[in-house]
Amino acid sequence: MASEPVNVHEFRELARQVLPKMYYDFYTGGAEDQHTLKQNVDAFRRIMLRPRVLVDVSRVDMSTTVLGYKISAPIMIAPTARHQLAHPEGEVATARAAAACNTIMVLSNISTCTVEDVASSCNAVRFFQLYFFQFLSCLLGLKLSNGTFPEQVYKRRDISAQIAQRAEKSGYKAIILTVDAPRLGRREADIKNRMVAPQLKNFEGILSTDVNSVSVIV
Ligand SMILES: Cc1cc2nc3c(=O)[nH]c(=O)nc-3n(C[C@H](O)[C@H](O)[C@H](O)COP(=O)(O)O)c2cc1C
Repeated sequence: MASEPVNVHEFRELARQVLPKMYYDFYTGGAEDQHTLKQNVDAFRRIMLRPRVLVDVSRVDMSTTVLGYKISAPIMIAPTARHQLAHPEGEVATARAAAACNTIMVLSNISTCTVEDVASSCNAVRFFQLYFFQFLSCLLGLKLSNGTFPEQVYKRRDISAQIAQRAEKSGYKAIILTVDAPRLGRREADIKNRMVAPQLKNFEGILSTDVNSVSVIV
């Protein structure tokens, strides 16, 4: 791309040009026939902003509060996994960007930087995301096509508790609970690409993983 990207579509195109296909597909793809993904995009298109006219715009203030924390505009960073697939600095860089914009980043449970590294990267309000059901077996770099779902990981809520406690100790202000993902969607591009992702840092020392199995070592 000749010039700096100016909107999200141009960032997407830039990503397509520079990322390995497997990772680009991971970020951009949805599950099955991607109906939900398309509907989400359409839903955003249907939102209209109604401008108010003949009002004083010399000082525009879009700030608001979330759980009592002030942010510069009603825009936050949703939890998204594995930022290091896009850049070696991963979630640490995203956290700095959130801090610079004076907004809140929600760090994904399955981040590629640790909760502690992200917390110490800059001073900002941060939330931490947890899954209600642990389906880690699908997320820890397994071949997504095998569909295995080892019980011992699914049932180990103490693993979630450990990580939540680390987040609390590192100053995260809230736990965001994801309840709509009891297991991973059937992401066809990831299956075709035989998606393999790096070790998830928050689980180092807790879970050991390889391509075909997950074992709990605590
Ligand atoms: C690449 C990618 C990774 C994601 N990872 C997570 C995650 O780790 N945890 C989570 O709760 N949601 C995750 N999500 C879901 C997002 O937080 C968000 O709910 C979803 O993108 C819909 O929001 P949108 O309509 O603003 O895109 C992920 C979404 C994408 C696109």
